[in-house]
Amino acid sequence: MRSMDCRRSFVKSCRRIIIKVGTNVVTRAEDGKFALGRIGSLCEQVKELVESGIEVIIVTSGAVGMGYRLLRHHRTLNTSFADLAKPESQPDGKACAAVGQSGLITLYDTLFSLLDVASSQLLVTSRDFRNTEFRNQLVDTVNSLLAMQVVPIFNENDAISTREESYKENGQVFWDNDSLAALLASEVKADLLIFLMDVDGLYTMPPLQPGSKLIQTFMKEKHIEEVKYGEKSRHGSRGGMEEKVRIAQSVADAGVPVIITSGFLPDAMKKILRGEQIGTLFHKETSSLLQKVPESNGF
Ligand SMILES: Nc1ncnc2c1ncn2[C@@H]1O[C@H](COP(=O)(O)OP(=O)(O)O)[C@@H](O)[C@H]1O
Ligand SMILES: N[C@@H](CCC(=O)OP(=O)(O)O)C(=O)O
Repeated sequence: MRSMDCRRSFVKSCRRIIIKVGTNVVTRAEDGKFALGRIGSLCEQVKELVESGIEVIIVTSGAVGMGYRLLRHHRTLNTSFADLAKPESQPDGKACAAVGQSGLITLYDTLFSLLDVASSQLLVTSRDFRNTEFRNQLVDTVNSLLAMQVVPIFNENDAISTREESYKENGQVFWDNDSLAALLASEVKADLLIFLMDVDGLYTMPPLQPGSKLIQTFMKEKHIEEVKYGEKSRHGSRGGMEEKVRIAQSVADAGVPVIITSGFLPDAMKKILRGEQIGTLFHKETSSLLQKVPESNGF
């Protein structure tokens, strides 16, 4: 087993974490079907975390992908999967999300039930966050669920959300699941936000370019200028990697550390919470990380 990296030792004091799972993690690249092994492994890890006393919130994508497959099965959709995220394809994308969300949550619910873990579904739109009462209610509900060791599973309620209604506060905009996860991190006062995607973390250049190197700890001053971004992933979020980095840095600046890593890596969450140096860490005070003496979360 790899030893703990001292810059990651703060994870030992993390009690409440948010895990954001991208479409590329929950679906298979070859045919867009659910990646049962990966989702199963995620659920198994979450079970272990919950049993060790860590509160886990999941933000999962995948409804559009699931709905697309189901609708293709029943009738021919003219839109290609890659085009569903484009504005002109929105009606199809939204219809797909409405069809796919029940299958997505059923899958999580079934897997968690088999593991004796209780889970719950929360669908939100950016409009909901504009209302203080709603936000307070949401936080209360999440706190109640977590107190009962229930895993809240969030997704954007794509069927009825519109981009024009994006919620903005403190520079945060909610318009996809990356930004929803970021918003939740501050609303529910998470100790750590983990983004699971299809690459190991942030690289100095697009990962497949020769000479590209994984950045273990993002240093704003150094890396903001240095990093080069490439194409978005297969059916990745609206913003792509550059936007993910901007979101991660703003969440970290607000005091919640962020780790972006691969959802394909076995035991990624367990490794992160053991302090292993996987993925890319965004932290407000990168220089002070070496001196921190953590209390253990017992994991
Ligand atoms: N500098 C970079 N470092 C890492 N990944 C990058 C970089 N530039 C572009 N990418 C691409 O960003 C993709 C992940 O971002 P994104 O599409 O937003 O993920 P998600 O699946 O979470 O929506 C990866 O598939 C990767 O190929
Ligand atoms: N809400 C959509 C996913 C939107 C989104 O942010 O996708 P992704 O970039 O794959 O995390 C769905 O469930 O398919």
